Amino acid sequence: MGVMAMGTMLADLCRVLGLWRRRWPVLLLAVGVTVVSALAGLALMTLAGRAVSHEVAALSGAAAGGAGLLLLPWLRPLLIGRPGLRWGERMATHAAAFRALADTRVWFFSRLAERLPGGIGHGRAGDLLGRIVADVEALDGLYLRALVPLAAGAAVVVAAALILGAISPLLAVLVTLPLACALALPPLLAPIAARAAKGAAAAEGRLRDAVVDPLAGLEDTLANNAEATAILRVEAAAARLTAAQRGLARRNALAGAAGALLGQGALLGALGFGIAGGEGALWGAVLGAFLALAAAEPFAGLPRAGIAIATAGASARRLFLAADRPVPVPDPVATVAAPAGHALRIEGVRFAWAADRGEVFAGLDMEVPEGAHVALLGPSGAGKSSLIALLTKLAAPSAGRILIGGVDIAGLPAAAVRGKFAVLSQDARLFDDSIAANLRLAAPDADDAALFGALDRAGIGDLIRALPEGLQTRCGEGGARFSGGQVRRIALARALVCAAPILLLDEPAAGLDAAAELAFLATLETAAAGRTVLLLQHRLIGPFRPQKLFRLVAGRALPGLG
Ligand SMILES: Nc1ncnc2c1ncn2[C@@H]1O[C@H](COP(=O)(O)OP(=O)(O)OP(=O)(O)O)[C@@H](O)[C@H]1O
Repeated sequence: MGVMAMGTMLADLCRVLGLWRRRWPVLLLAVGVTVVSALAGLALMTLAGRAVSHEVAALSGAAAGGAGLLLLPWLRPLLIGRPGLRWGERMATHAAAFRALADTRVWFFSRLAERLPGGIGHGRAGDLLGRIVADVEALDGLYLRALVPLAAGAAVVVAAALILGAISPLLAVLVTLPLACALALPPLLAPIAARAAKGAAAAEGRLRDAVVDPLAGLEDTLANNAEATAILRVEAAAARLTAAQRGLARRNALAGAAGALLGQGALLGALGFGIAGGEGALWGAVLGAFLALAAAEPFAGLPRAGIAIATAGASARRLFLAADRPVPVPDPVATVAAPAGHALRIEGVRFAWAADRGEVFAGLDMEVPEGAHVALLGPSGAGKSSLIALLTKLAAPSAGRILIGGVDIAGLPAAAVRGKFAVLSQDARLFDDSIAANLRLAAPDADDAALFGALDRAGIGDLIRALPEGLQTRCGEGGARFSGGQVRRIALARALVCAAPILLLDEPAAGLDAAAELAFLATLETAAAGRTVLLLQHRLIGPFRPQKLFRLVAGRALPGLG
């Protein structure tokens, strides 16, 4: 692993710790409990070692018999308290880690929401899901499997060095040096395992994607007899993940063996001290051996800490890559006062989705006076949805201005601008929640009467009343519980219950059959009375009669039917 990559990994891990700042007190408290638990284990073994060495010395006549038994009152509270400390250590560290992870998930979700307002674009849904679930989860390894055991291990090494150093500095070195080397294993191993960890995290993302994509479009997968192809993709992704995990497991095994070797080195150090020092060194050798055994427990998981650091580093990179995309339309630093009115004016707007793509708008001018119903007609791909993106600040024009109530929206926060619009588009989505919850997305304080009022105006109130669970009926994912026309009407009710003064309708009836389309547009004409409406369609049909009409041609709005 290059120095640059190592620097990136360290910076990412430090940033993760920074994200957990709010949880530092509980995280540190839990580390404290673990250190106390490890030291209690050490104290237990020290006392046991002392008792044994007293009795052995008594057997050889070097000390009075029964002295070891005097230590029993000290041993008892440690014997009783240790299991409690072990329990407390587990509970405290896991509870603290879960809180930190929950915060990280909320942080990541809000960063995505800010950065992907136009949808995930070329991103992959399964992979993003993997980042917010598996990658965030892998971060717990940084705390639970690396920092906590390292802190406990360091405390044990220092305490053992002090205890043994009081007997003989040589003994302290012989026993604690191998243990100190074991402490250095994780930071040494992490860079070696980093590439495999990166491969495993990426492979896991690809596997999720291979599973989620065909399942999300299962009807099309089955209708095209494409299960076999989908299964092949899943198999290939699973094989890549297995290969990457095998690479990680190999390094894990190596680290485990190195850890065991160092643990035995500490034990051998104590024995060597005893053998070389003769009878006088017995007490030190027994104590050293007991301490080496006591250290085995906190040190057992230490070799794996290197893999945990590498895995957390790889996952952190994937999270930050997604979370650090630029915000498409950052809110202005200094905002202007929100306008009282809502007349819409578009002046000389130019816009392209990317520098290397053609302009969608090449000097767009149009006006929608307050209370007017205006239609903008354009063929597929002319830029109708792009205009909605500009109006709602999901994208920004490269030149020109958009004014609401005489105020340039560039100086307003996105939330203030979006508060002026209720949008109903051809792919209006219902979420897998109750009808009431779906409507209250637009008006959180609306009571049931207001919801039924909007549903009635959208022409679907009676149908909802007739449902056994009424407003509490769940819609299913994407509104699967209802037909296309019914979904559109519930979505229209959501737009109507919203207090926003301007209705933006983007092909609101597209995809419905001819009769349903006409019926829906008739409902729309009545329901939108009294509101400012901008209707974007490829052709004008049915009863919707705008007061003003524009055609979208070559990125400009031309008045009239032409
Ligand atoms: N989020 C986006 N990112 C990149 N390009 C986009 C995005 N949305 C639209 N485009 C591109 O902008 C151009 C105009 O598309 P837009 O969807 O605005 O047209 P439309 O009139 O709404 O078409 P349709 O009626 O088929 O929905 C197209 O070339 C399209 O590929």
